[in-house]
Amino acid sequence: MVRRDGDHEPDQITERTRLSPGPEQPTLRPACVVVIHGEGLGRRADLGDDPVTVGRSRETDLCIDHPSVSRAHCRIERDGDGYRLVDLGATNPILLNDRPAACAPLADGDHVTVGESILKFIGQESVEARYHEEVYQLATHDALTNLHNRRHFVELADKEIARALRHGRPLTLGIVDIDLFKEVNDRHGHIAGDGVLREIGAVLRQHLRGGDIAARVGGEEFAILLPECALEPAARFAERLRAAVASTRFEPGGEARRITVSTGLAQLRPDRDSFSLLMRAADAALYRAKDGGRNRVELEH
Ligand SMILES: Nc1nc2c(ncn2[C@@H]2O[C@H](COP(=O)(O)OP(=O)(O)OP(=O)(O)O)[C@@H](O)[C@H]2O)c(=O)[nH]1
Repeated sequence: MVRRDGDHEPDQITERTRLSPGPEQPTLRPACVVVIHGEGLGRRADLGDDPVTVGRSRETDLCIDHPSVSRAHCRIERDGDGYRLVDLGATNPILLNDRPAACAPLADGDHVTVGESILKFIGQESVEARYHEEVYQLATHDALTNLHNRRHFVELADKEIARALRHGRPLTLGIVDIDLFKEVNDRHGHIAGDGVLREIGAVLRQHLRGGDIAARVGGEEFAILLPECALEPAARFAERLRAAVASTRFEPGGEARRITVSTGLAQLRPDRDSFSLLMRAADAALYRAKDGGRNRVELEH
């Protein structure tokens, strides 16, 4: 029973028994633009009162890192109750539903061509927004841990590596592998093992700072990408993570068990300037961590 001041006099209040929660209330969804073709596929920007810029520069709100897209390509801004599209002088001018449009109002379902990518404008409350959100989530995340999946991690890592090289910034990649996980599965079963994977994913997520990227890249293997982070601070981060996992109380199949992780770290450098080279170096460090007794962090040589 809920009573607000001034609602009713006490003798007028009646008790109501709620038999079911009733139909789910639709949540009001903001209008948005979603990349439905080309570079940035699935990426979305919600639209509110502030203008949203689209372009190649990472300073834009919706970044499409492709040479066909200008650094600041177009803007979507409030126009009365709706939104309008404004070309910002892009080298490849924007097209609205395949026609040039320097400045035009947007209607639900409109297609905006930005370089070689196509964006779709989805008006407020459209059920399509939720659909796109779910498809994007499914395509880019691991269902068990809700961290990024391997494919999306590689895509994000490629961009971060390019950015770090361009600006001469540090970046470190880590591979975090659960120790003796086979024993967990063999003793407690695969479903209990899945529970452990989910919990380790949660510990990882708790330790990330904004900008860090974590993924499940293999069965019992996770990867972390730490932009703006050199090897030593990355090692301190990995050590905190190691200690956090080691002190977590896991109970697969109801039986308390200590579970640990080993981590290999490698920093980006001129002779190690691609995702595969970084992974190879981090993997070699991980191998040494396993070889050295597990539950430890090792750095690349
Ligand atoms: N429950 C569960 N287990 C998985 C999943 N993917 C891989 N595994 C298991 O992870 C285990 C990995 O075992 P190994 O590669 O031998 O390594 P390990 O036992 O962790 O030993 P070290 O890595 O040497 O410390 C195997 O038993 C796989 O079946 C998964 O999605 N769920």
